[in-house]
Amino acid sequence: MGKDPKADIADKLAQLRLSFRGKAEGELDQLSEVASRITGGGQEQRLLREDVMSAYQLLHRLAGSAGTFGYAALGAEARRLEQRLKPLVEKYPLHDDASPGVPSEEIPQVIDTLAQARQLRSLLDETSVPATRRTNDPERLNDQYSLTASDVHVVLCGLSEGSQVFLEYALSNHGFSISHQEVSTLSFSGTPGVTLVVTSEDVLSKVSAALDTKAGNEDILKPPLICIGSRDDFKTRYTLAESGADALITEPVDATILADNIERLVTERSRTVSGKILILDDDEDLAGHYQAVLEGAGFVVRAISNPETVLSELSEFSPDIMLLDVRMGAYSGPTVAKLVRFDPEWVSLPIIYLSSEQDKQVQLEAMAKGADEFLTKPVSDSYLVRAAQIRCYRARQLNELLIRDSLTGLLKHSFIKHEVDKEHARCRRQSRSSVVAMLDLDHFKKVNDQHGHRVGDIVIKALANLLRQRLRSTDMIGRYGGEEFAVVLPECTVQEGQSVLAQVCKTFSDLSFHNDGVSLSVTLSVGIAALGSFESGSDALNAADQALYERKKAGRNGVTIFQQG
Ligand SMILES: Nc1nc2c(ncn2[C@@H]2O[C@H](COP(=O)(O)OP(=O)(O)OP(=O)(O)O)[C@@H](O)[C@H]2O)c(=O)[nH]1
Repeated sequence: MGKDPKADIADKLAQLRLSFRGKAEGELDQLSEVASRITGGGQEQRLLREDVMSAYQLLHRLAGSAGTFGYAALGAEARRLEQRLKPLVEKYPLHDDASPGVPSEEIPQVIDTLAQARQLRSLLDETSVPATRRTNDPERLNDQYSLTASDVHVVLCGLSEGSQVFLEYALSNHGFSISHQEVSTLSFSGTPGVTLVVTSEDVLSKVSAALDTKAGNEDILKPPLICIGSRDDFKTRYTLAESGADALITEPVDATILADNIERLVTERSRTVSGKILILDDDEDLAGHYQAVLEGAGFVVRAISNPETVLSELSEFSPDIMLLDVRMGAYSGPTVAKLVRFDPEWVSLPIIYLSSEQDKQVQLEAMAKGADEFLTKPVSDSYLVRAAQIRCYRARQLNELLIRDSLTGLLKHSFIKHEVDKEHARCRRQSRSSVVAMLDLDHFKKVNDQHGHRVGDIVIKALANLLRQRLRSTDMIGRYGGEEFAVVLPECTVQEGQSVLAQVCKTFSDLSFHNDGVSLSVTLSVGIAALGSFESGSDALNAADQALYERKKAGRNGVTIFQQG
């Protein structure tokens, strides 16, 4: 049996801390040697300049990294001493042989600073518990952030009995798992997947406060809160938003609109938490630490230490964001950011600097060269995760706008066609069986004509949500045309595909939509074909379309498999 990934991350973090400690001991030895040489006096000016510079750099590195590995006191003290040497390093161009170098009246201050630096060693033993212990724990990070959109649990809380019964029935039809809870004993930890709470406006602030307390105490994310209310105007919305609501559904509740809001909040939350991150930092331990923490939070991470490989890594890994160190030996992070932006593909790649640089002016200049944010080392694990989540979320949102249909959130026509072609190629290469399906709403023109376009849109969204709920995360779903959808089911026989989609047809026909006191239901026709049996993806799509046409002729509401004629 493979090792538990959480334990793996914990082991990795512990090893990195050990490695940091070993290196820090070596660096403190170097600092001591520098201190002895300068204190001994009589140094040639060039050597003195080099020694002051290397003491400054050693302190700078410790200041930026110690806190990350749990040595917060060491990091803070190194930062204080680094700041004492900084004016000297800046005032006299210590790299420049022509400069007069460190004047003798400054030497006592250097000696005093380095004498204090000798005390840093004791701080290596003083603390070994990371300051951000709670969120540093990969188990907790996993609990908080590794969410799957397919596992949605809805808690009904503080609703009237009638609403509860109605919502339980209607939402379970949409595939959600439901429970009832009292405001006073509200509990959501330990539930796998995503939890959402649906409550009424009367108890909203109480429920929100209870969730805040619970989330704070247990260091977990507060679940999204949906309010069922009687009015919808600016003032009502403002009050509800202020009291903690994430969405408002007005009575009488349309279960499809509620399900759509649940879907939106779940998708938002799960998108916030995932993404691909490239880390470029020449300090391999630090990069390894960031990698372990971010992986523990559900990101896919690649860490590299050589700036020269950045372009090939970018095109191979295709990250959502990049974390970039500012100083990497002979290379500067801001210049690397600039050269990355030469390539149109990476113009909008979010870049976040991770640096020990505290000077706001320097940070601003670095950002002007092409970064979006500046995190000052040491960065707490929780802050790093949050910053990465926000940036990844925005990057993904932009990407989503490009590839996804705005009404349903499904892949747009050309992107689902591309997925069909890709899966067709895989079927041919690996001789695996996969299925392509075309789905079309029945008599949809009538729905629009009799109930209006708004209701028509709700029906289209309901089908999109149902497909997301019922299909696997590896299946691909697209809006092929107005009321026509295309689906790719990888590694699936036509019989299995028929059975899954017949279930979808059945569930969809059981959904009931409400409009002005009138309820309606809509059915769905599906045609499917085995992808690998055709010369191309387009041929397979045409075959599925033909099967769909046969289904329409045979009475709609069901699935027909393509038969070679
Ligand atoms: N509300 C809404 N309607 C749409 C959208 N896109 C397409 N439609 C409507 O979908 C209807 C499709 O009608 P038809 O192609 O005649 O087919 P149908 O009425 O579903 O009949 P069958 O497919 O034969 O069962 C048209 O009235 C379109 O206006 C959309 O985004 N929203």
